[in-house]
Amino acid sequence: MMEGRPPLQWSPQLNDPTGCRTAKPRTSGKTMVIDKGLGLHALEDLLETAGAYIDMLKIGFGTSPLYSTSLLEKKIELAKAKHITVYPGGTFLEVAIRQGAVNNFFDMVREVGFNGLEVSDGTIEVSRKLRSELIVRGLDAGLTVITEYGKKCWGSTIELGELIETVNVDTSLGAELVTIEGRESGKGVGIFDDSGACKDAEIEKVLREVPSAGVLLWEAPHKEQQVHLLHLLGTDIHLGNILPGDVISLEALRRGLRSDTLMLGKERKPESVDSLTWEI
Ligand SMILES: C=C(OP(=O)(O)O)C(=O)O
Ligand SMILES: O=S([O-])[O-]
Repeated sequence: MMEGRPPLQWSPQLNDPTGCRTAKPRTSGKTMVIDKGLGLHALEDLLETAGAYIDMLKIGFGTSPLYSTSLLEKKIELAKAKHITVYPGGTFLEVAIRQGAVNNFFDMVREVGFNGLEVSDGTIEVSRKLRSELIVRGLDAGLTVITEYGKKCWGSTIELGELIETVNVDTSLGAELVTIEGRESGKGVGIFDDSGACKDAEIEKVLREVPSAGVLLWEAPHKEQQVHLLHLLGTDIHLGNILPGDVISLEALRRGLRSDTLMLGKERKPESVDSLTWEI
């Protein structure tokens, strides 16, 4: 949108037929973007274009130390200026745990200015005690803490009892959201089968049994998965591992501005279409 010009005049009902989209800070319908190596200009461009629709930015896995420190700091600053929670991938913390460098990790998080933290055990085993300590340490450092449930190995499944316990304990400690592992591949883990199709029975089990399913952040990198989850769970679910180039099209899906979701939500009343004024 050009600076200083009003937004397109258009029926809000058409822009948001479900009436669920709110401005930031949102409590529902958050979008988490996975950044696998955006340059500064690419990120600037993304934030200018789609920043209003991005709630969290994950600097994926252990990519943070591969940037020059000043460039990483600038990326984080840009995201924070758009009121985005920006955090290093949980795998990076897992690397630090494995290397006995958790203190160094937290120093780095503070020095470069991250305002969020992901605590996961996707690759290594992390005891409940250590997981809890990491969550509390993150909160004490003033960070928004997001945890993750699920293993990254091919064929990993969701153990309901374990998930419920994880959600209960993590959130009672103060974690804001619990991510459901989907990797950036979206295949062969958790709720996705080997071809990336959603395992509905698993998802429905989670919804039935997890008392506070609103805290779940579903990693769903592919459009078909996003559409499927929006249909199944509603357009205001939290979605993660969205690719930078897909943010606007996901927002269009959430708002029913795309064929796949146009019929979702309130029945379209013919009058609302009749009431449009076409300037010719
Ligand atoms: C990017 C990461 O994870 P995921 O595979 O869950 O996206 C990560 O753990 O750093
Ligand atoms: O950490 S990962 O997803 O390679």
